[in-house]
Amino acid sequence: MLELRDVHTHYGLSHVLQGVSLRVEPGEVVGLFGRNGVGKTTVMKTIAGWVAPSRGAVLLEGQPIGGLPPERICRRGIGFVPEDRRIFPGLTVQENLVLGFMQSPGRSRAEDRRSLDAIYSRFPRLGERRGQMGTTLSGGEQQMLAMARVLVGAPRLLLIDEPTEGLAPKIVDEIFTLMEGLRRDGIPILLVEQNMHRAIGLVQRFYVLERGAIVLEGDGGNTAHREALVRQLAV
Ligand SMILES: Nc1ncnc2c1ncn2[C@@H]1O[C@H](COP(=O)(O)OP(=O)(O)OP(=O)(O)O)[C@@H](O)[C@H]1O
Repeated sequence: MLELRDVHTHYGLSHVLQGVSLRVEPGEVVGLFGRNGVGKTTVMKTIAGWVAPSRGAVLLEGQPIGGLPPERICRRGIGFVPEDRRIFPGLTVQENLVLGFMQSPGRSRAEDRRSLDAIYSRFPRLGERRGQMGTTLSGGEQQMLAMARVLVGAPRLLLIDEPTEGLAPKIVDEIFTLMEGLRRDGIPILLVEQNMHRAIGLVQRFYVLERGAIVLEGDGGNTAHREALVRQLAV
């Protein structure tokens, strides 16, 4: 469904991604692990169009999308939940969600209504707080809002960057429960998550990134692969 082939990305002269190849198949949740600063967020931003690859191919269902602007990539069905959440100040929860619709123009009001209802049933707390300013929500609720805002656009694939960073354990549980729900619904996800021990129980496959390149690949359900992952990140 999504494939990166030998992707290189630079920030100016800094050569951050140095030949990343990975894939996400339909219905698959794939983890991207690695230490701080190895380029995980840059992988996400390169797929989402926030930065352009300097070499290599980014393919969505076989079609090249590398270097397209973010809004076109979004319209192709890739939803990006960035690490910093980007809740719009001065807008309520519902207004933040309605902005998510703008990524899929041409839908009817009835479709938008159904989509909002579906979101509020998946995220009941957002439904209760729909009239509250988005930026006044707790960190965990803001993370949920960031995820919900992308989901209203009915993405075919989700990129989720560090969704539990800085959140209390109870909220981390809730975010993982939500992601398990998304996995059950068959929404493919590429997930960057520092909480590797937790994430390994969610992902079907994983990659480890080191200094801008993939150094390990494995199955989340395979004990030997999981041990290799722990060893790799402990070095
Ligand atoms: N806009 C930018 N301009 C220049 N360098 C950048 C920029 N963004 C990131 N970098 C650098 O690129 C490298 C990879 O950063 P990136 O954020 O992709 O790593 P990461 O693995 O996601 O790290 P973290 O776990 O800390 O979020 C780092 O050395 C970082 O300092």
